[in-house]
Amino acid sequence: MTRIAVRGLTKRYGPDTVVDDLSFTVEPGQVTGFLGPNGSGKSTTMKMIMGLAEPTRGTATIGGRRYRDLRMPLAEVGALLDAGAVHGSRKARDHLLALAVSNGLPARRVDEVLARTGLESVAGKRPGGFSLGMRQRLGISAALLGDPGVLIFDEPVNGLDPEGIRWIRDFMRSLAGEGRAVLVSSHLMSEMARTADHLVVIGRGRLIADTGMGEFLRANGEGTVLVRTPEPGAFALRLTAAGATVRDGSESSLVVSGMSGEEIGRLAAYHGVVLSELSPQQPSLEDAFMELTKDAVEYQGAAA
Ligand SMILES: Nc1ncnc2c1ncn2[C@@H]1O[C@H](COP(=O)(O)OP(=O)(O)OP(=O)(O)O)[C@@H](O)[C@H]1O
Repeated sequence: MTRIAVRGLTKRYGPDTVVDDLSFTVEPGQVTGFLGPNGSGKSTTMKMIMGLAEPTRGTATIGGRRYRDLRMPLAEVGALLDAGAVHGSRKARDHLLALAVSNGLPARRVDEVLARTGLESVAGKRPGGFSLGMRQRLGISAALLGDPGVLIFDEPVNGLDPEGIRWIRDFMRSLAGEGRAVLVSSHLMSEMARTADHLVVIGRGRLIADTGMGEFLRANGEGTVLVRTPEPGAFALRLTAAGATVRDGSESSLVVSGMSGEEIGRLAAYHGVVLSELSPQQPSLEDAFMELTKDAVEYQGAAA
Protein backbone atom coordinates (compact mmCIF):
# COMPACT_ATOMS: atom_id res chain seq x y z
CA MET A 1 0.00 0.00 0.00
CA THR A 2 1.61 3.22 -1.14
CA ARG A 3 1.04 6.58 0.45
CA ILE A 4 2.20 10.11 -0.21
CA ALA A 5 4.00 11.77 2.69
CA VAL A 6 4.62 15.51 2.65
CA ARG A 7 6.89 16.69 5.46
CA GLY A 8 7.83 20.29 6.17
CA LEU A 9 7.48 21.03 2.47
CA THR A 10 8.43 24.60 1.63
CA LYS A 11 8.82 26.43 -1.68
CA ARG A 12 10.09 29.94 -2.15
CA TYR A 13 10.02 31.88 -5.37
CA GLY A 14 12.22 34.89 -4.76
CA PRO A 15 10.84 36.66 -1.72
CA ASP A 16 7.53 34.76 -1.83
CA THR A 17 6.97 31.64 0.25
CA VAL A 18 4.25 29.91 -1.77
CA VAL A 19 4.32 26.61 0.15
CA ASP A 20 5.10 27.02 3.80
CA ASP A 21 6.17 24.13 6.03
CA LEU A 22 3.40 21.87 4.81
CA SER A 23 2.95 18.36 6.25
CA PHE A 24 0.20 15.86 5.45
CA THR A 25 -0.28 12.27 4.35
CA VAL A 26 -2.37 10.86 1.53
CA GLU A 27 -3.54 7.40 2.55
CA PRO A 28 -4.28 4.47 0.23
CA GLY A 29 -7.90 3.50 -0.33
CA GLN A 30 -9.09 7.08 0.06
CA VAL A 31 -9.78 10.14 -2.00
CA THR A 32 -8.00 13.03 -0.31
CA GLY A 33 -9.37 16.41 -1.34
CA PHE A 34 -6.70 19.11 -1.52
CA LEU A 35 -8.55 22.36 -1.07
CA GLY A 36 -7.50 25.95 -1.06
CA PRO A 37 -8.36 29.28 -2.64
CA ASN A 38 -6.74 30.23 -5.96
CA GLY A 39 -3.02 30.80 -5.60
CA SER A 40 -2.76 29.01 -2.26
CA GLY A 41 -0.02 26.67 -3.47
CA LYS A 42 -1.87 23.49 -4.44
CA SER A 43 -0.33 23.14 -7.90
CA THR A 44 3.14 23.95 -6.59
CA THR A 45 2.76 21.25 -3.92
CA MET A 46 1.64 18.71 -6.52
CA LYS A 47 4.53 19.65 -8.78
CA MET A 48 6.96 19.06 -5.92
CA ILE A 49 5.42 15.65 -5.23
CA MET A 50 5.85 14.83 -8.94
CA GLY A 51 9.45 16.02 -9.03
CA LEU A 52 8.61 18.92 -11.34
CA ALA A 53 9.64 21.58 -8.84
CA GLU A 54 12.44 21.37 -6.32
CA PRO A 55 11.46 22.00 -2.68
CA THR A 56 13.31 24.81 -0.94
CA ARG A 57 13.00 22.72 2.21
CA GLY A 58 11.25 19.54 3.34
CA THR A 59 10.34 16.41 1.43
CA ALA A 60 7.52 14.86 -0.57
CA THR A 61 7.72 11.10 -0.93
CA ILE A 62 5.73 8.39 -2.64
CA GLY A 63 6.01 5.06 -0.85
CA GLY A 64 8.94 6.49 1.10
CA ARG A 65 10.91 7.66 -1.97
CA ARG A 66 11.26 11.02 -3.63
CA TYR A 67 9.90 11.01 -7.17
CA ARG A 68 13.35 11.13 -8.72
CA ASP A 69 14.37 8.02 -6.77
CA LEU A 70 11.42 5.94 -7.99
CA ARG A 71 12.54 2.95 -10.04
CA MET A 72 9.47 2.82 -12.30
CA PRO A 73 7.75 6.19 -11.85
CA LEU A 74 4.71 5.45 -14.05
CA ALA A 75 4.10 2.20 -12.18
CA GLU A 76 4.08 4.02 -8.85
CA VAL A 77 2.36 7.33 -9.47
CA GLY A 78 0.16 8.78 -12.21
CA ALA A 79 -0.75 12.44 -12.48
CA LEU A 80 -3.01 14.73 -14.41
CA LEU A 81 -1.59 18.15 -13.71
CA ASP A 82 -2.58 20.20 -16.73
CA ALA A 83 -5.97 18.79 -17.51
CA GLY A 84 -6.50 20.46 -20.86
CA ALA A 85 -3.04 19.73 -22.26
CA VAL A 86 -2.83 17.44 -25.25
CA HIS A 87 0.57 16.32 -26.36
CA GLY A 88 1.55 16.31 -30.00
CA SER A 89 -0.57 15.45 -32.96
CA ARG A 90 -0.51 11.68 -32.55
CA LYS A 91 -3.71 9.69 -32.52
CA ALA A 92 -4.90 8.89 -29.01
CA ARG A 93 -3.85 5.24 -29.08
CA ASP A 94 -0.45 6.05 -30.63
CA HIS A 95 0.18 8.70 -28.00
CA LEU A 96 -0.44 6.17 -25.23
CA LEU A 97 1.54 3.48 -27.03
CA ALA A 98 4.60 5.74 -27.33
CA LEU A 99 4.33 6.53 -23.66
CA ALA A 100 4.00 2.85 -22.72
CA VAL A 101 6.90 1.71 -24.88
CA SER A 102 9.25 4.47 -23.72
CA ASN A 103 8.49 3.56 -20.12
CA GLY A 104 8.92 -0.17 -20.53
CA LEU A 105 5.21 -0.92 -20.03
CA PRO A 106 3.41 -3.68 -21.96
CA ALA A 107 1.49 -2.48 -25.04
CA ARG A 108 -1.66 -4.30 -23.87
CA ARG A 109 -2.01 -1.70 -21.14
CA VAL A 110 -3.00 0.84 -23.81
CA ASP A 111 -6.21 -0.96 -24.69
CA GLU A 112 -6.91 -1.69 -21.05
CA VAL A 113 -6.76 1.98 -20.06
CA LEU A 114 -8.69 3.09 -23.16
CA ALA A 115 -11.45 0.67 -22.18
CA ARG A 116 -11.42 1.90 -18.61
CA THR A 117 -11.77 5.55 -19.60
CA GLY A 118 -14.33 4.83 -22.32
CA LEU A 119 -12.19 6.15 -25.17
CA GLU A 120 -12.04 3.00 -27.34
CA SER A 121 -14.25 4.43 -30.05
CA VAL A 122 -12.02 7.49 -30.53
CA ALA A 123 -8.68 5.75 -30.01
CA GLY A 124 -7.83 6.15 -33.69
CA LYS A 125 -8.55 9.88 -33.71
CA ARG A 126 -6.28 12.82 -33.04
CA PRO A 127 -6.99 14.53 -29.71
CA GLY A 128 -6.86 17.96 -31.38
CA GLY A 129 -10.59 17.66 -32.02
CA PHE A 130 -11.44 16.21 -28.61
CA SER A 131 -13.71 17.96 -26.16
CA LEU A 132 -12.16 19.02 -22.84
CA GLY A 133 -13.82 16.03 -21.16
CA MET A 134 -12.30 13.63 -23.69
CA ARG A 135 -8.87 15.24 -23.41
CA GLN A 136 -9.12 14.77 -19.67
CA ARG A 137 -9.97 11.11 -20.11
CA LEU A 138 -6.93 10.77 -22.35
CA GLY A 139 -4.77 12.41 -19.67
CA ILE A 140 -6.22 10.03 -17.10
CA SER A 141 -5.54 7.08 -19.42
CA ALA A 142 -1.89 8.12 -19.52
CA ALA A 143 -1.80 8.44 -15.73
CA LEU A 144 -3.18 4.90 -15.41
CA LEU A 145 -0.84 3.23 -17.91
CA GLY A 146 1.53 1.88 -15.29
CA ASP A 147 -1.35 0.81 -12.99
CA PRO A 148 0.06 3.00 -10.19
CA GLY A 149 -0.98 2.86 -6.55
CA VAL A 150 -0.95 6.66 -6.27
CA LEU A 151 -2.85 9.14 -8.44
CA ILE A 152 -2.72 12.93 -8.43
CA PHE A 153 -5.22 15.18 -10.18
CA ASP A 154 -4.97 18.97 -10.26
CA GLU A 155 -8.41 20.60 -10.59
CA PRO A 156 -9.71 17.80 -12.83
CA VAL A 157 -13.29 19.01 -13.08
CA ASN A 158 -12.52 22.61 -14.06
CA GLY A 159 -14.49 23.51 -17.14
CA LEU A 160 -16.37 20.22 -17.41
CA ASP A 161 -20.10 19.87 -17.91
CA PRO A 162 -22.19 18.15 -15.19
CA GLU A 163 -21.92 14.76 -16.89
CA GLY A 164 -18.14 15.08 -17.15
CA ILE A 165 -17.95 16.13 -13.50
CA ARG A 166 -19.99 13.12 -12.42
CA TRP A 167 -17.81 10.79 -14.48
CA ILE A 168 -14.60 12.12 -12.89
CA ARG A 169 -16.12 11.95 -9.42
CA ASP A 170 -17.21 8.32 -9.84
CA PHE A 171 -13.87 7.47 -11.39
CA MET A 172 -11.91 8.85 -8.42
CA ARG A 173 -14.12 6.88 -6.07
CA SER A 174 -13.54 3.67 -7.98
CA LEU A 175 -9.76 4.24 -8.02
CA ALA A 176 -9.76 4.67 -4.25
CA GLY A 177 -12.05 1.65 -3.95
CA GLU A 178 -9.27 -0.40 -5.52
CA GLY A 179 -6.96 0.63 -2.70
CA ARG A 180 -5.14 3.44 -4.49
CA ALA A 181 -4.19 6.71 -2.82
CA VAL A 182 -5.92 9.52 -4.71
CA LEU A 183 -5.07 13.20 -4.23
CA VAL A 184 -7.35 15.65 -6.01
CA SER A 185 -7.20 19.42 -5.81
CA SER A 186 -10.01 21.90 -6.07
CA HIS A 187 -10.86 25.44 -5.03
CA LEU A 188 -14.52 24.48 -4.56
CA MET A 189 -15.73 22.78 -1.42
CA SER A 190 -18.93 21.61 -3.07
CA GLU A 191 -16.92 19.43 -5.45
CA MET A 192 -15.18 17.72 -2.57
CA ALA A 193 -18.13 17.03 -0.34
CA ARG A 194 -19.36 14.23 -2.58
CA THR A 195 -15.98 12.84 -3.59
CA ALA A 196 -13.43 13.03 -0.80
CA ASP A 197 -13.00 10.85 2.28
CA HIS A 198 -10.39 13.15 3.69
CA LEU A 199 -9.67 16.86 3.40
CA VAL A 200 -6.42 18.78 3.43
CA VAL A 201 -7.12 22.51 3.36
CA ILE A 202 -4.39 25.08 2.72
CA GLY A 203 -4.28 28.85 2.54
CA ARG A 204 -1.26 30.94 1.53
CA GLY A 205 0.78 27.76 1.39
CA ARG A 206 0.03 26.79 4.98
CA LEU A 207 -1.98 23.94 6.38
CA ILE A 208 -5.36 25.12 7.68
CA ALA A 209 -7.13 21.79 8.23
CA ASP A 210 -6.36 18.09 7.89
CA THR A 211 -9.54 16.22 8.71
CA GLY A 212 -11.88 13.40 7.78
CA MET A 213 -14.70 14.52 5.50
CA GLY A 214 -17.29 13.11 7.93
CA GLU A 215 -15.70 15.01 10.77
CA PHE A 216 -15.70 18.22 8.73
CA LEU A 217 -19.36 17.73 7.82
CA ARG A 218 -20.31 17.06 11.42
CA ALA A 219 -18.45 20.15 12.61
CA ASN A 220 -19.60 22.45 9.82
CA GLY A 221 -22.55 20.84 8.18
CA GLU A 222 -24.78 20.28 11.16
CA GLY A 223 -27.85 22.32 10.57
CA THR A 224 -29.71 24.61 12.90
CA VAL A 225 -33.47 24.88 13.23
CA LEU A 226 -35.29 28.18 13.05
CA VAL A 227 -38.17 28.33 15.52
CA ARG A 228 -40.90 30.95 15.89
CA THR A 229 -43.29 30.99 18.76
CA PRO A 230 -45.34 33.68 20.57
CA GLU A 231 -43.41 32.76 23.73
CA PRO A 232 -39.74 32.72 22.66
CA GLY A 233 -38.28 33.41 26.11
CA ALA A 234 -40.11 30.59 27.88
CA PHE A 235 -39.56 28.09 25.09
CA ALA A 236 -35.84 28.96 24.91
CA LEU A 237 -35.57 27.88 28.56
CA ARG A 238 -37.36 24.59 27.80
CA LEU A 239 -35.02 23.95 24.86
CA THR A 240 -31.90 24.69 26.87
CA ALA A 241 -33.12 22.43 29.66
CA ALA A 242 -33.57 19.67 27.07
CA GLY A 243 -29.92 20.04 26.02
CA ALA A 244 -30.19 22.29 22.95
CA THR A 245 -28.12 25.39 22.29
CA VAL A 246 -30.30 28.40 21.57
CA ARG A 247 -29.49 31.84 20.26
CA ASP A 248 -31.74 34.69 19.24
CA GLY A 249 -32.47 34.99 15.53
CA SER A 250 -34.02 37.87 13.66
CA GLU A 251 -37.54 39.10 14.47
CA SER A 252 -37.67 37.29 17.81
CA SER A 253 -37.05 33.88 16.26
CA LEU A 254 -34.87 31.26 17.95
CA VAL A 255 -31.95 29.53 16.23
CA VAL A 256 -31.59 26.09 17.77
CA SER A 257 -28.73 23.64 17.41
CA GLY A 258 -28.22 20.23 18.97
CA MET A 259 -31.82 19.11 18.43
CA SER A 260 -33.65 18.04 15.29
CA GLY A 261 -36.81 19.75 14.07
CA GLU A 262 -38.78 16.68 15.06
CA GLU A 263 -37.43 16.72 18.62
CA ILE A 264 -38.19 20.41 18.94
CA GLY A 265 -41.73 19.86 17.64
CA ARG A 266 -42.30 17.09 20.20
CA LEU A 267 -40.96 19.23 23.03
CA ALA A 268 -43.31 22.06 22.01
CA ALA A 269 -46.30 19.69 21.87
CA TYR A 270 -45.43 18.22 25.27
CA HIS A 271 -45.40 21.66 26.86
CA GLY A 272 -48.37 22.95 24.85
CA VAL A 273 -46.26 25.64 23.18
CA VAL A 274 -47.60 27.07 19.93
CA LEU A 275 -45.10 27.13 17.09
CA SER A 276 -45.62 29.37 14.07
CA GLU A 277 -42.47 28.21 12.31
CA LEU A 278 -40.14 25.24 12.56
CA SER A 279 -37.66 25.17 9.69
CA PRO A 280 -34.36 23.30 9.47
CA GLN A 281 -31.59 25.50 8.00
CA GLN A 282 -29.04 23.81 5.75
CA PRO A 283 -25.65 25.43 6.08
CA SER A 284 -23.66 25.64 2.89
CA LEU A 285 -20.37 23.79 2.92
CA GLU A 286 -19.02 26.50 0.68
CA ASP A 287 -19.76 28.95 3.51
CA ALA A 288 -17.90 26.75 5.98
CA PHE A 289 -14.91 26.56 3.63
CA MET A 290 -14.92 30.33 3.03
CA GLU A 291 -15.02 30.89 6.77
CA LEU A 292 -12.09 28.53 7.25
CA THR A 293 -9.95 30.19 4.59
CA LYS A 294 -11.12 33.79 4.81
CA ASP A 295 -7.88 35.04 6.34
CA ALA A 296 -5.89 33.23 3.70
CA VAL A 297 -7.49 34.60 0.55
CA GLU A 298 -4.93 36.70 -1.24
CA TYR A 299 -7.14 39.06 -3.17
CA GLN A 300 -10.54 39.55 -1.71
CA GLY A 301 -13.10 40.97 -4.12
CA ALA A 302 -14.68 44.17 -2.86
CA ALA A 303 -18.28 43.65 -1.85
CA ALA A 304 -20.58 45.11 -4.48
N1 LIG B 1 7.30 29.27 -11.28
C1 LIG B 1 6.83 30.21 -10.45
N2 LIG B 1 7.53 31.36 -10.22
C2 LIG B 1 7.06 32.30 -9.38
N3 LIG B 1 5.89 32.21 -8.70
C3 LIG B 1 5.15 31.12 -8.89
C4 LIG B 1 5.58 30.07 -9.78
N4 LIG B 1 4.63 29.09 -9.75
C5 LIG B 1 3.66 29.52 -8.89
N5 LIG B 1 3.97 30.73 -8.39
C6 LIG B 1 3.16 31.50 -7.43
O1 LIG B 1 2.92 30.65 -6.33
C7 LIG B 1 1.63 30.90 -5.79
C8 LIG B 1 0.89 29.58 -5.67
O2 LIG B 1 0.56 29.09 -6.95
P1 LIG B 1 -0.13 27.70 -7.22
O3 LIG B 1 -0.37 27.61 -8.69
O4 LIG B 1 0.66 26.65 -6.58
O5 LIG B 1 -1.49 27.85 -6.45
P2 LIG B 1 -2.83 27.03 -6.59
O6 LIG B 1 -3.35 26.85 -5.24
O7 LIG B 1 -2.61 25.83 -7.42
O8 LIG B 1 -3.76 28.04 -7.33
P3 LIG B 1 -4.72 27.86 -8.59
O9 LIG B 1 -5.91 27.13 -8.08
O10 LIG B 1 -5.00 29.29 -8.97
O11 LIG B 1 -3.90 27.11 -9.60
C9 LIG B 1 0.95 31.90 -6.69
O12 LIG B 1 1.04 33.17 -6.10
C10 LIG B 1 1.77 31.84 -7.96
O13 LIG B 1 1.77 33.09 -8.61
